[in-house]
Parts: sequence; structure tokens; C-alpha cells
Amino acid sequence: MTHRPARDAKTSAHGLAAPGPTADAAPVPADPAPQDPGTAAPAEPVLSVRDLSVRFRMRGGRDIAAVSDASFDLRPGECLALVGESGCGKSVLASALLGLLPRNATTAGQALAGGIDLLAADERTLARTVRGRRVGLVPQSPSAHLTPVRTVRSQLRETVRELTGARKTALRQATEAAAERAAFPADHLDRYPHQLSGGLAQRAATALALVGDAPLLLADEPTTGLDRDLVDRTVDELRRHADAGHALLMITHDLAAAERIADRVAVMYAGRVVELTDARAFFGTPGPRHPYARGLLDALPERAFAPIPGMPPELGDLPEGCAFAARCARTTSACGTLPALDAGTACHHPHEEAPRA
Ligand SMILES: Nc1ncnc2c1ncn2[C@@H]1O[C@H](COP(=O)(O)OP(=O)(O)OP(=O)(O)O)[C@@H](O)[C@H]1O
Ligand code: NI
Repeated sequence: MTHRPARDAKTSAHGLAAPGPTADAAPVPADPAPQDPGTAAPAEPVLSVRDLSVRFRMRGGRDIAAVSDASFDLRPGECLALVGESGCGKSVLASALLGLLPRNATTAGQALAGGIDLLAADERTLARTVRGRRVGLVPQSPSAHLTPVRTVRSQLRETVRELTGARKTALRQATEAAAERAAFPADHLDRYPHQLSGGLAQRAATALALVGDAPLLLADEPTTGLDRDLVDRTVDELRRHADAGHALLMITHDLAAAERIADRVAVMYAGRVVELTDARAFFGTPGPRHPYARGLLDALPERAFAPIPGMPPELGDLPEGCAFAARCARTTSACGTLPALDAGTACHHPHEEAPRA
């Protein structure tokens, strides 16, 4: 496959949620509202990802295969939860969609959003029309994306002014409403990022990401550092955002949060989507079909509390066949070849679609 080099992304200092001050003020037309249940044709995808791969070129010529051949669509009003163990490629996938990969990365494939191929777009297009406007991001490390020398109020106000055009009293009110939406306490608005706990920084980042009303929101671990009540509150706010017609890619370790919010679930393992399925079927009956996905659920304390034995493979040294075979109790000789994602599962011997015993 041909990999193209990553662009030299100049991220605006105040984070990805808002474009820099040079961005055009022209509003991006909203995507169509979610499909009326009475109509037959499904709404056009807000995001259409095909065979997305990301490679990191390391010293000595070695490649890290962080993401391989990911394909999925996201429609207006839909939430797709992207789950999988640490290091499986979730954040790299999100960074690729925003043109925020480091220089040693190359991408292949396509990611269409609003007629733009996010993987091929130049930095100017990404900065002016994509980040914050078409695609919002709740970054995984919010404190790193907040400007250290400015208060939360000042950063939020600038983003609200940039993206909504509000001024004066309306601007003040919209700024406070934006904070409230992400459960960021009004009496902390005048704090600087270093004066915030991890959970508060997370909420500030979520508030910033919601302002632009982008048709597509990427939320990378938006509930990290929050206690259960706030997890639920954040998740419910993100769900409302999707219900209002936005597409949401929710990256999370938290399977309970994924179950609460998602319409569909994508499970990644060693850089590949190994299961892509309806959330209700996944969390309920018949349950996941891929043995890894089933193992993830079985590892939960409220389920079998049985961890998957072994460790994921090195992404710089992947086997030719199924990357999960070494840890899988169902491995056969067929697993020496790479299983394609077929009917939502990339496995040579998936669990049958029957109720679990
Ligand atoms: N700049 C880089 N250079 C080389 N390898 C990288 C780089 N950035 C990420 N990786 C590798 O890509 C893989 C995927 O990383 P990624 O951050 O997407 O994982 P993740 O699924 O988001 O994990 P977590 O749940 O811990 O956030 C990891 O093995 C990581 O080490
Ligand atoms: Ni991550």
C-alpha cells in the first residue's frame, strides 16, 4: 500500500477544539438531521473511513503498524464506541482524522467527511475548516491542550466568539452555558489550567470541544479522571449531542460508559478493528463474536472477572496471521492467515450468534 507522509500539523496553542484566530469565520453548514424513522434511505455518513492505516517509521527503518485497514462509517445522530486495550491504536486513529500525527507517521486509505478526505487535506484546510468546525476533539490529555497562561473562561470565551460569533452579554452567557454543558463549575472558570484537577481539565476540554457544534465529534477518553456520577453526566451530555444529529466517535476503556452511550461498538486489537457491531447485541445477547471482544467483557469485575491471559503483540513485530492467535483458546491452523472483517467480525472461528450459556 502507498503511505503518504504526515503533514506538519501546527496545532493552535489553545487546543484542538477551536481553530486559531486566523481561521475564517464562515460557518460550516450543519449536516442533515438524523434520519426520520419514517423514511427509507439512511442518512449520508458524516464520516466514511476506508482502509485507514498508520505507520510510524522508527530509527533503523523499523515500522510500527499502529492502525491497519480500519473501515467504518458514522452517520448523523450515531455514536460509535471504539474500545480496546491500551496501545491498540485508538488515539492514533483519531489523530489521523485530524491531521495531528507526528512527522514520522504515514497514512494510507481514505477518511471522507463533508466531501473532504481528512487524510489528504492540506494543513490550511484542516486548520480553517476541519478542526473544531467539521470535526471536534476532546483530547486524551486535556491539560496538554489547554493554554497554560490563560484562564478557562478566557479560552472558552475565545472559542465561543470564534465559532458562534456571540458578543458582549450574549458571549458571557454563552461562555457560561458552554461550561455548564460539560459540568464545569462556574466558580472555577477564572482558574488557570495548572489549578485544575485532571477531572476538571477533562471537563474544560469537553466544554471547548462542544462549542463548535461540529457534525463529527471525536471524544478520546472523555471520562478519564471523573468519578462515576460525572462519568454518567458527561456520557449523557455526549449522548444528547449525538441525539441532536451529531456523529460521535467515543474512544474509551470504560465499557460501562460505552454501553451507556453507544449505538455500535468497534473493538480494536493490535491496530485492527476485529469486531464492529451493534451495541445492544454486543453488550447483551448474543454478545461479542470475536474471542478477544468476548474476553474483554469477561474481564469485567461485574462479569466473569477473568482477565485475558498473555499480552498484546508488539506493533513493530506483528505476526502474519491473526494477531490474537497467541492468546486465543480457539486458535486453529487457519489462524496463520489474517482473517478479514466479515459480517462484523475478523476471526476464523467466531462465537456463534446464539445466546450465551
Ligand atoms: N509518535 C509515535 N511514534 C511511534 N509509535 C507511536 C507514536 N505514537 C503512538 N505510537 C504507538 O502506536 C500505538 C498506538 O497508540 P495509541 O496511543 O493509539 O494507543 P491507544 O489505543 O490510544 O492507547 P491508550 O488506551 O493507552 O490511550 C502504540 O503502540 C504506541 O506506542
Ligand atoms: Ni489513547
